[in-house]
Amino acid sequence: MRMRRAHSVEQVRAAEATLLAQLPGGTLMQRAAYGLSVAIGNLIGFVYGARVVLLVGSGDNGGDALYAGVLLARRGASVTAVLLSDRAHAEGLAALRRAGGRIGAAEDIPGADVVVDGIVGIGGRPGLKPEALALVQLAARHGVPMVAVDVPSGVDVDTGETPEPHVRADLTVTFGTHKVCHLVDPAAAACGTVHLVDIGLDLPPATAEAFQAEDVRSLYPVPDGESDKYSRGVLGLMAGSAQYPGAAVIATSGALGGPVGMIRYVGPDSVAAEIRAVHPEMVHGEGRVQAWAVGSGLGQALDKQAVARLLAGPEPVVVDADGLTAIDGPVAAPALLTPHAGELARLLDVPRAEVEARGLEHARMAAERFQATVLLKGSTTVIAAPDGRVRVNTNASAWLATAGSGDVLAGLCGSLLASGLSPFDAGAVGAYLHAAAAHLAADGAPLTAMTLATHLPAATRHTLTP
Ligand SMILES: NC(=O)C1=CN([C@@H]2O[C@H](COP(=O)(O)OP(=O)(O)OC[C@H]3O[C@@H](n4cnc5c(N)ncnc54)[C@H](OP(=O)(O)O)[C@@H]3O)[C@@H](O)[C@H]2O)[C@@H](O)CC1
Ligand SMILES: Nc1ncnc2c1ncn2[C@@H]1O[C@H](COP(=O)(O)OP(=O)(O)O)[C@@H](O)[C@H]1O
Ligand SMILES: [K+]
Repeated sequence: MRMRRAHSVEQVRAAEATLLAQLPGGTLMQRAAYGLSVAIGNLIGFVYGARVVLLVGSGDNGGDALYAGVLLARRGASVTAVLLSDRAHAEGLAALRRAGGRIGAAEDIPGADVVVDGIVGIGGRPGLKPEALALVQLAARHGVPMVAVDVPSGVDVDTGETPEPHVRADLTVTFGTHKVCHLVDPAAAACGTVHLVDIGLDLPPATAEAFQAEDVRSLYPVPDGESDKYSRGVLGLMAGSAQYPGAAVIATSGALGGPVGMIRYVGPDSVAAEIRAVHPEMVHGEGRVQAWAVGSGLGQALDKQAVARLLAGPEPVVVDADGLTAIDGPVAAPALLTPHAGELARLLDVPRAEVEARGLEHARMAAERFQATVLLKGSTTVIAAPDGRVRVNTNASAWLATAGSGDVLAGLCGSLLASGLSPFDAGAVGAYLHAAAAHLAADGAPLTAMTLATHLPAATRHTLTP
């Protein structure tokens, strides 16, 4: 599968307008409704005799729900529409009545096999009105599966933010392209499985992209017959301290699980000894490198001037953890900054809760301010380039939330940078493989940072083998 691309509401509206001008009226909605009805049938596993409740708002999102209801009613489902507005899609409503559907109310929800959220789509503002919220909560209380039409109503479609109450879906069926809310948390977590129905939109370059295995395959630096350890890339690592020696060991493991040919560690003898005990192939001391990874576990040993020298270039650099505190303006070196929400909050001098609620916005802001690619870690990882491009990684495992897993990522991204990828590509490939390794390592149970790192080669093998 290739890159998942998300477009803004404005881009979708423009593409829709072009197509609407060329097609007979109602064609797009019929395409959407057909895909929606098939996906609903697949989710619940049967259609004949199924009890389907449609929550119908005032716009075309409700229209999609009504026409999907028509198709399901024709296949023998018992379809009930709960109208949340007196302006529900008139033709859709008439068609549902002709197909044998009826107007219902809240009482229909507890016994339903599925509830379809056609409250609002891309025309919606964040939040749900009290009446809609009550119906959505009723369905959740009774464990009725919820299918969102286009987007879970109430989320912020273009940012993935959820400042107000919203629908939590088991399945979201979207049309033409993904929207940002399908890829970026917290909204992405409210989508459940996302199913894309092609309706023939001709779209411009995406607002945000999510890598799939094929994208990683096309970028990963696989050595060839001419390669040697230097041409594969040498990574300089400035990490760990007497306080946190483990961070240097773990970052080295992450780097060696990537494509780099050699690691040079720059730091105290005591830490070097700890790394060597696990990775005897590590070389201790300065020398030529193709990229740097700096910051993980430096703690109080942080030498801001040494970090500042690396930030001045010319080698590309991954800046993690304590290393981030040395940044106070645009970074001259090609750089990949890897903060979590707390670290990004400190960098931007805003409360952490704001970064958590509006991750995409803050990652973009920092990328522009520091002229560096910013990889914001979290349940969704957002990677923002200074030129405005955005990628997100959505395939992570919550088992990754364990001490040291960020050090693995910093080492891996450094390794990718040293082997020639740009900071933006290194961030996207690194986040993807880090998450893939987590799935292999965890396999439904806890993992440690070291087991995560040791699963990087297997994750890479799975990803690179079509
Ligand atoms: N684009 C495409 O290519 C295709 C689009 N298609 C479909 O059309 C959908 C977009 O339809 P749309 O433009 O009619 O808007 P929609 O989301 O139904 O909202 C309508 C109205 O709801 C209201 N409202 C707003 N916020 C609210 C809230 N929180 N709570 C309650 N009400 C709220 C507000 O009205 P107001 O309250 O301002 O009067 C607003 O005008 C799209 O998501 C997809 O499903 C497909 O058919 C095929 C191709
Ligand atoms: N709930 C979660 N779901 C998926 N991934 C997560 C979750 N929480 C954290 N992660 C990932 O785990 C890693 C944690 O990194 P970090 O916060 O730097 O931890 P540490 O400093 O202990 O190494 C990041 O890659 C982050 O994206
Ligand atoms: K919806």
